[in-house]
Amino acid sequence: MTLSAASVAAAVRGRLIVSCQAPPGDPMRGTPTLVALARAAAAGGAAGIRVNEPEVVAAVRAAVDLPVIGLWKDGDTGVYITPTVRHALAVAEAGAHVVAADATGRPRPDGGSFADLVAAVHAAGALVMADVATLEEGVRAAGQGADFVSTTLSGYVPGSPRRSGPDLDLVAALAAATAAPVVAEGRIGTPEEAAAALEKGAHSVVVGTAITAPTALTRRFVTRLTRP
Ligand SMILES: CC(=O)N[C@H](C=O)[C@@H](O)[C@H](O)[C@H](O)COP(=O)(O)O
Repeated sequence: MTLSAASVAAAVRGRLIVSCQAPPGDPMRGTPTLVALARAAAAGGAAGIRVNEPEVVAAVRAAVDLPVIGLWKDGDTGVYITPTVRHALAVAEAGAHVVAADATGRPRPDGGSFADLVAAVHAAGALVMADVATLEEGVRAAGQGADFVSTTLSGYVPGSPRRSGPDLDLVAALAAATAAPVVAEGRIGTPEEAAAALEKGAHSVVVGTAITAPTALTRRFVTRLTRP
């Protein structure tokens, strides 16, 4: 079912979206496991779910009655979050209400533009979340028709320093500069940081690792306990 930008925005306003993903090789990577994580997030009160790959998008759509933000990661360097129109349409066809895609302005592997991707996804009846690293990228993406702008890529592209916590300065700057709903995403580790993001002007907050990544969370404890 297609949802309007206004209805998705209303559903997630001031609320939590849980990213249920696992990196290649991780024991949590597998559709049934990721669906279970999404169901747990829904049971805990999440307002939306963010998931990777068309197969997982379709399975989560069938299992959870919440807006689904889908993406398709291809590789882990350059433009890898839903890099081409082909990836974006596969995610939309799998049932994502919103397709998240890199909007950093770097060259895309199909030579297309973010604006092309937005047009194709809208024609397919889905919405677009622009994953950006900077204020300029977010403003441009909103001007190109993105329905949501997310700080996903702050700290993950060349020239964008990675903070230990979320980039709340970018959240605030985007919220002041664009009419598109701004999503705070990336390294939000505590409920307090999630609340702070809303106070800075975020429309909604995405949390992944701190909720759905036991391998990474275990490693944090193990690293701290390792004697020098
Ligand atoms: C940079 C990148 O590829 N981010 C990805 C985007 O979908 C995911 O790997 C993150 O887990 C997600 O953004 C949520 O962030 P965090 O796990 O820090 O709460």
